[in-house]
This record gives sequence, C-alpha cells and structure tokens, in this order.
Amino acid sequence: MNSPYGGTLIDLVVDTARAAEMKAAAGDCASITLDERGVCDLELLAVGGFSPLKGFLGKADYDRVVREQRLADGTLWPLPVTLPVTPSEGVAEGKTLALRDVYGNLLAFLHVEEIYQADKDAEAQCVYDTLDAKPPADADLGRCPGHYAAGRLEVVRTPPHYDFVDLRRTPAELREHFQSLGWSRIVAFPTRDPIHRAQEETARRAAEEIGGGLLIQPIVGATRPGDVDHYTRVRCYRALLEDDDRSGALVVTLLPLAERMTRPREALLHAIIARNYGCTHLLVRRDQADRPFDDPHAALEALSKYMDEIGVEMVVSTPMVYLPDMGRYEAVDAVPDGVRTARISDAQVRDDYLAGGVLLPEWFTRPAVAAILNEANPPRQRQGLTIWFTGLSGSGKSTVAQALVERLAEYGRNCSLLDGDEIRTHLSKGLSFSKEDRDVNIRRVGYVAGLVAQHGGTTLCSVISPYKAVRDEARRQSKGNFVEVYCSTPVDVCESRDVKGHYAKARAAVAAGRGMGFTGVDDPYEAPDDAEVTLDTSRLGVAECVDAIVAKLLALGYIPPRGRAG
Ligand SMILES: Nc1ncnc2c1ncn2[C@@H]1O[C@H](COP(=O)(O)OS(=O)(=O)O)[C@@H](OP(=O)(O)O)[C@H]1O
Ligand SMILES: Nc1ncnc2c1ncn2[C@@H]1O[C@H](COP(=O)(O)OP(=O)(O)O)[C@@H](O)[C@H]1O
Repeated sequence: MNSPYGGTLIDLVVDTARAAEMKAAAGDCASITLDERGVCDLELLAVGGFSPLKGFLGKADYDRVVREQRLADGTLWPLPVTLPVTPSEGVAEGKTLALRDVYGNLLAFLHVEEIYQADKDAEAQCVYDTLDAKPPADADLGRCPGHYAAGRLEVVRTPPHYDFVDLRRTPAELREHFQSLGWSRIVAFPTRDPIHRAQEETARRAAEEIGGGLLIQPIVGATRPGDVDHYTRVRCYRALLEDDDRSGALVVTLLPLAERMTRPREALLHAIIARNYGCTHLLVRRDQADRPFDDPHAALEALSKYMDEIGVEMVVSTPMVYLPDMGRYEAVDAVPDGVRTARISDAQVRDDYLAGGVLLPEWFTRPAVAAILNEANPPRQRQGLTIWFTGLSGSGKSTVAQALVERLAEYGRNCSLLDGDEIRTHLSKGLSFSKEDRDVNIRRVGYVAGLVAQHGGTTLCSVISPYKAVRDEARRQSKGNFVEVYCSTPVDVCESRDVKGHYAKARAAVAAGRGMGFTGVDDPYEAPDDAEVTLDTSRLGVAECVDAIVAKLLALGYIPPRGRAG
C-alpha cells in the first residue's frame, strides 16, 4: 500500500476531552457558516485526504500554489484550499473562529493567524485558466468575499453524514480495510459518472494490469450542475458491488471532494488524494476536459510530468466497445477487422432511453443499474408538473382549471388545485392587493407548487399573478416543469361576467375617486408573451379550452397518448 503524500497521514480531529473543552468555549468566539465546498474541504483536511495540508492555506502557500502549484516549502500542491471570510471584529488575526455547517453543527475551530486578500485575478488566470473565457467555477471565485483566513485548525467532529454510511471511510479506515483484504497494489478510479459495462470493463482491466485491487471513489462533494445526483450514482455503484461476482476485487468508498472543475490541476489533486487513501495507481482517461476550450490531453501531460513526484503511477484507461457477435467487450484499438461493434452515446442514453422511459439494454448496463437510472430519471409523463393559470379576474382560470383536474385524472395524472381565492383564506391570509403583497402571494404559491413538482406531483395554480417577473420565478421553482396557461379573455367580457360583483365595486370606487386597485380596472396586468397555451374564453367553450391544454401536454410528453397511461 502507498504511504501518505508527505509521509504522514494528517488527522486534525481532537480527542473527546479537548472537544468538550472547546465546545464549552464556543460561545466566546465568532462563528462562520461553511458553504458546501468549505464543508467538503474541511472534511478532507480533517481526515488527511489532503495530507500534508494541516489547514486552509496561508498567504505564502496560497501565492505559490496559485502561480506555481507548489506550497511555500516547494511541495507540489495543485489547487488552493482556502477559507473565505469577511473580516470583522470577531473575525480577525489572533481571534478564534468557530466553523459550522448550515445546520449549525459545530465542526471546528480556527485559531486565526492570518487574514489576507484573495488574488482573484491570479486565481482566475493561473488556476482556472480563464483569461478570456468564463470560468467554469465562477461560483467558486465569486464565493470569495475577498479575504481568506488561515491558522491552526482543530476539528471537533467531521461533517456528519447519514447517507451511505457503510460506504464512507476515512483514509485511515480505508487503509485498514485494504490491509484486511491483503491488498498492496490498488488503482483508484475517482468518478462522478454512472458506471456502465464499458467503464466497468475498463476499470477491471486496469486492476488486472497492475495485478491489484480496484477502488471506485464516487465524488460526492459539490459537483457540476447537470451531473447525476450523488444518491443515484452511489445507488448504482452499490448495485454493482452487490451484483458482481468479482466483487472481491472491488471496493467503493465515497470521496467527499468539492470538485474545482479545472483540469489539469484537478487531475493532480485526484492523484494526491488517491495516494492518501493508500492507492498506488490512478486510472486516467486519455482525454479529459471540463470545458469545451480545455485541451483534452493537458491532464494526461501534467500527470505524466508530476506522477513521480506525487508517488502514484498512472494507468491510462483503454476505452472499450461491445462486440455483439461475440457477446463481449474489447479495447477500441484491438477490435479485429470486420467485426461489428455497438455503443450507445451519452446523448442517446439521455434522449433515447431515459427520457423515453426505456431501459438500457443488458449488454450496455447491468439491469440493476439500468433500473435505478430509469427510476431516477422518469420520463416526462411521470415527472412533476405545475400548470399555471394567469389572467384577469373572471377570465375563466378557475373554471378551466377545475375541468382540467377531472380530465387529467383520465390520463393518470392526479392534480391538486391552488386557487387564488382559496389560498387567500389560509396560506396568504391577511395579504392585501398591493404590488408587494401580490408578489408575496405568488411567491408562496410558486414555492409550494415547485416543491410538489420536484417530488413528482402535479399542481394547478389559478391566480391572477399580474406581474411577469414573479410568474417567471414560479417557473424556475418548478425547474422547468411548468406550463403557463394565459386566459386572455378581454376585460370587458370578464367585467360583463362579474362573477363576484368586484368589477361593479371597482368601477364605483373609481367613479367616486377612491379607486380600489382592481386588476384590469385600476391596477396593471402584464400579459405573458411566452405562455405555452393562450385561451380566450369568450371564444372557446370550457371543453375546448381543456382540449387545447391537453393537446399541449400531449405534445410536451407530460401525458401519454390515450390508453397508454404511464
Ligand atoms: N384589488 C383586487 N384585484 C384583483 N382581485 C381582487 C382584488 N380584490 C379582491 N380580489 C379578488 O381576489 C382574487 C384574486 O386573488 P389572486 O390571489 O389571484 O390575486 S393576485 O394574483 O395576488 O394578484 C380575485 O378572484 P378571481 O376572480 O377568482 O380571480 C378577485 O375576486
Ligand atoms: N369558456 C369558458 N371558460 C371558462 N369560464 C367561462 C367560459 N365561458 C363562460 N365562463 C364563465 O366565466 C366565469 C369565469 O369565472 P372564473 O372561472 O371564476 O374566473 P377566474 O378564476 O379567472 O376569476 C364563470 O362564471 C364561467 O362559468
């Protein structure tokens, strides 16, 4: 097994007596709440995943890491591990700072020795290589309020985790595990993608090549937007473990690393972490790029240059392809002439299989993994949905929405209805019709509908919602699963209907010079210009309105063609 980088596995977690003493003193010092990346970095610092670092980088280390990827003492270190702070009376040199997670859990104390200015330009240019392109990790650069703090770090507890606890091991625990397995040569495979058979085969071959074991390290810290969420990925890796007849040669351990998305430096960090976890080898893709303008070979070049110094050997992965006539995988460059090959691209996985609710074939993915991916990526007809009715009072929103509830049940989509009038008797009780209160009202409705949509439910919202900006906020809350129905019925028709007598009151109020702030009479209504469906209920009957919405939902895939309920 490999020794830790720098010779010693760092352990910053204090013993229980010291932890108790420190907790008792916590009230006397300022607290800061770590963001997602901060929590991940703290965990890896605490357990030695970032050995030889003993804390967040001080200025001398930071400056040299940014420009030369080396610590001040010359040790190769590719990426800044920093703690952003806003200096204040309690956050100052010589003070002690309590570090907490968003739930308020006390994680560590930093005895602040220095607070220094971040060099955002140098970070952007040297670390993220973004002289003329938008940084992939702009959120990371933007997250920094301008200063970093450093000093002696004492960790009271590592960030608590309640998911996949059986697959979480510190470097020390993993080393012990390797020892119990009798492994001395181990290839690490850090990944944030689901593993299909081709990748599995690639990783297996790497282990065979070195005559050792395989460590899959699912990266579960903050990853890139659009990545498959870590719960789904880890369920897939676990299925692999449970399903695999060769599972004796495979270990899965989660890696709580917040990725910086900046090759090639990130690849070097993976190598250092692999070594700290006891691995002797790192599986490396031939081409890897986080951004379209990245040089795909840069990571491999950097690794070749520094692997000796890091003390980890590189195994360059062999991409695999399926040979349907032979029922096996083969290295792409070893396929015999004239033999048929089969593959499914990432885009096909997404668009042709997952989006359509079609299971990936067994030759491509283990059935247990395919089932998890399908369950986690339901086709649109099984995804949540918000149908948002907007329009003047009396324009037909509630009438059409109620009819739609019945009609959608026919397609297996059961809906809840949030009707403006009713909402204002509880969720929004006491709110007026001022612009501010209307916005609050709509935000509440949008928030509730968004939560329901994200968990697979369907909500029909029937609210005037006169302002475009807040309607758009509601759309975002539902993460795009949002269909806007604009009841464009002319105001004179709404007024002639005057279902509740409000228009008459509003006109009377205006005539008396008081005004009532009634939408369409003496209050504004901003009509949508991008609604999915527009209905003038003075021209269409209720059933025709429902037909138009159903046709749109069919076209968008939110309901199945009749008789094929999903
Ligand atoms: N000043 C004023 N302006 C508009 N509407 C008024 C007003 N005062 C009372 N009402 C009644 O309240 C219902 C609209 O509530 P909403 O929650 O949908 O309005 S908003 O979206 O917050 O603007 C609306 O009911 P519907 O007719 O069902 O739309 C009105 O009857
Ligand atoms: N095609 C139609 N669609 C919806 N409502 C209609 C239609 N034709 C007539 N109406 C009548 O118009 C009124 C609309 O009121 P309502 O649905 O409460 O509107 P809103 O919810 O927009 O305030 C109801 O009395 C309804 O019967």
